[in-house]
Amino acid sequence: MLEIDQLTRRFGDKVAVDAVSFDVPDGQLTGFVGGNGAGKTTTMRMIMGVLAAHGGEVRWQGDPVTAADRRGFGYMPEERGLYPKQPIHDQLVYLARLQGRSASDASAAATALLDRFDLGERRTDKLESLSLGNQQRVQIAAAVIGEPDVLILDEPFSGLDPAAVDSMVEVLREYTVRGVPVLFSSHQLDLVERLCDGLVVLSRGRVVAQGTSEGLRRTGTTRHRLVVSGDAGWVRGLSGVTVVDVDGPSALLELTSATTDEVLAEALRRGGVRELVEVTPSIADIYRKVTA
Ligand SMILES: Nc1ncnc2c1ncn2[C@@H]1O[C@H](COP(=O)(O)OP(=O)(O)OP(=O)(O)O)[C@@H](O)[C@H]1O
Repeated sequence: MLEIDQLTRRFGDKVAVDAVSFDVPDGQLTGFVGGNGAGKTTTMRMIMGVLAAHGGEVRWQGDPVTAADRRGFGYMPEERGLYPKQPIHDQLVYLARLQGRSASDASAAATALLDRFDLGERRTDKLESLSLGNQQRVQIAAAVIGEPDVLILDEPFSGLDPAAVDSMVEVLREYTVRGVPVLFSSHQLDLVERLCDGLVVLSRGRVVAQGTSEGLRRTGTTRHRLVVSGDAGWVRGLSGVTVVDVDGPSALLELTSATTDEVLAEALRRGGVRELVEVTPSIADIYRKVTA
């Protein structure tokens, strides 16, 4: 398990990352979400040791992380870092050689990985000649070429279409299945909700929520959607109910003290009821609440 404990980083007077703590458990895909400037990239850079922390520590398997541990971490930096004008196979071989592999071993590993990513036929192509989706795949390949113990990926899905996201996730799942902890940042909440085993929400340099999608959703307020035959404006006069929204026949309600039976009885008294359902909050709702 990777443990982030009270990590702190300032830039001048600004505290960009403020005593941030969370775990990235083995074999889990952990999503790291937060708005622009929340501190995700700065946190990831400190995890990787490319930026010094001003406080706190990172632990790997219970001990403070060392430079040797970090050589076993696969990293996809925000600024990417591969050379646009170099053939992709050569770049992967170079990275594998940096990990201490022999030339033939490195070449075999690069070939196998490109084949796995359906890029075998493009192996001699320059990175810049590939589509954005394929470039991202090569960036992921670069992060995993060293058979990493941990994966830290900064916005790996940005700019990808849904099919490319799915194939990328399939690859990441291969690593979580082997027990590798994977941390990735994203602005795409729907994606994080769908993919992640756990998520950490950062706002202005602080962790404002963390847990499983399911657990976080349970912390939100459950609402009810009522759809009636006529206009639902009358719900504004109901006691024990907070009206979140009314749109023609449809109303979104929070039942503060009224029961669903009471709301249903009143709706039936006023005409037909088409629907009365419980609406659990989405991760986007929770996110808006905790970052407000
Ligand atoms: N090298 C730096 N010098 C000065 N300020 C910096 C530096 N790097 C980051 N910051 C500031 O630290 C804060 C956190 O930035 P960071 O890039 O970590 O956020 P982020 O969550 O990754 O944002 P985004 O989603 O936009 O990439 C921001 O206010 C940013 O301007």
